[in-house]
Amino acid sequence: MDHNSKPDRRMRLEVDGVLLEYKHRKILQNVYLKIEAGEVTGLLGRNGSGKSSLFEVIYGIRSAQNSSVRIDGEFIRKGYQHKNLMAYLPQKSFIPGHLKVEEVLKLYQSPVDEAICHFPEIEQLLPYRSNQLSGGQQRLVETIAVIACPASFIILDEPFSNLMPLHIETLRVWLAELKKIKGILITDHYYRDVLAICDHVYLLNLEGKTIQLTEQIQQLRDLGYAS
Ligand SMILES: Nc1ncnc2c1ncn2[C@@H]1O[C@H](COP(=O)(O)OP(=O)(O)OP(=O)(O)O)[C@@H](O)[C@H]1O
Repeated sequence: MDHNSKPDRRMRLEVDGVLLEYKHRKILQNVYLKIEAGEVTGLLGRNGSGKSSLFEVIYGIRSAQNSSVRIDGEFIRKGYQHKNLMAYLPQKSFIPGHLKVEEVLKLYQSPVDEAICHFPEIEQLLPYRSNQLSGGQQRLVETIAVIACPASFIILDEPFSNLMPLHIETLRVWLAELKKIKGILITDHYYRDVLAICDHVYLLNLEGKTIQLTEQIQQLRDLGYAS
């Protein structure tokens, strides 16, 4: 895969009309997100504001009372069924413990040489089972599997959590390369790392509404998200 080539056209994933209630408590309403190939879009918000829920709605694994997810205008109800369109990194670890690292990468069709090129230490981990890795190594492997897979859009729920600072930097560099051919949606409470790589950032407020950030740090302070 040539990551230096530009996408032929800029695919666009749009999300709106989302209504998600848990036990009559509205979590999401008035959401709008746009993710374009060639860009990184960030979503920030306080703990419990509904970021993971929104990602699950987009990927089609959480049913909402209402939602509209479109890629180039075409409705996508079960993103997880379209492996070449969407890949998703959940917040919680998800790889079965018995799978070896090399098997995980193969399952996602993520090129091993590319993984090793960015993270050389992956090479010696290839024969290890997931349950033989440390928490940070596990997170690194699942993040690599998701971002390097052939999907046009990748949705990343807290990819930096659990990684050491050097790996976060390497991941940021790789994501900046990958965005040339993919659309990337990311949330993480390492918000300075998120802001550094994003072309657009949305804030999910406590009313379940997304607001595109213009004065990033000030708006994050106003929400009581960052000091
Ligand atoms: N299955 C569920 N049933 C009921 N309430 C839920 C369910 N899943 C999540 N919630 C609630 O919905 C709200 C949003 O949760 P969500 O995990 O989407 O937030 P988040 O923004 O990703 O939070 P964090 O930053 O802490 O990861 C929380 O108040 C949570 O308790």
